[in-house]
Amino acid sequence: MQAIEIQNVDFAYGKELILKEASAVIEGGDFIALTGENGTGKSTLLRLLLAELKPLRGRIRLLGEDNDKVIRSGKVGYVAQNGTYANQNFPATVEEIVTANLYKQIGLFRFPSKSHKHQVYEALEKLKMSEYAKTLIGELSGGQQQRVMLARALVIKPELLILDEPTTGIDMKSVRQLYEILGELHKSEKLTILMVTHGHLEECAGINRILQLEDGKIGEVVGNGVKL
Ligand SMILES: Nc1ncnc2c1ncn2[C@@H]1O[C@H](COP(=O)(O)OP(=O)(O)OP(=O)(O)O)[C@@H](O)[C@H]1O
Repeated sequence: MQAIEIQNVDFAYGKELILKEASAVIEGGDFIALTGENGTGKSTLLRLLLAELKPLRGRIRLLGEDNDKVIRSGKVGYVAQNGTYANQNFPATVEEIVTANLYKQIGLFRFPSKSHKHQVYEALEKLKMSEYAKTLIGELSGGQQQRVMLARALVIKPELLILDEPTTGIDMKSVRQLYEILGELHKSEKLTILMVTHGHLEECAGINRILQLEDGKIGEVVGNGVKL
């Protein structure tokens, strides 16, 4: 099944179009890196996929359905740029942060059940972070915080995982660890992954296609060039 279909999408914040008839198809099971110069619109494209923004023209489908419907159903995991809690005295533990993403299942004013807790620890285990469950997020290193944010995205058991520059601000050892974990998840859980990233692609063995955003269009990196 096609995991992502972007069909002739135009988008502008003001007058100038950032995306111009942008199109791409990502198959289920793909592990895609999306690259492009600063300011070309990569984060904007992700916000369109996540139905936070609406295209001026064109259509976006995820997992075979209109994207806003799929987003509401919780089949898409998302790791935002710059781990939201980084460098803050955020008064929440790792366990609380991961559990918070289960709010749709738990209900806003109810307590997590045993099975919710099990889901949380399972996700933390995958990221080798369960021993830090009771630690405040602000006490962790950047790389560890990023693994917590990944566990948070995975706790809902998504079919599609979208990451916005997950390696920003973390050291090379943590970049390798993160890429290794993503490669394992892609293989063992058949997770479709779309990752916006600037560099170190050679460190990420699991990636099978590289897309590039250029002049408002999505091209494919083939060899040393980009095919639009
Ligand atoms: N909310 C907004 N309102 C107006 N313009 C915006 C808004 N968000 C982004 N832009 C502009 O849209 C363009 C694309 O921004 P976007 O953040 O999507 O690019 P990007 O490729 O993700 O950049 P980077 O690699 O630096 O993260 C930029 O010129 C940016 O200044």
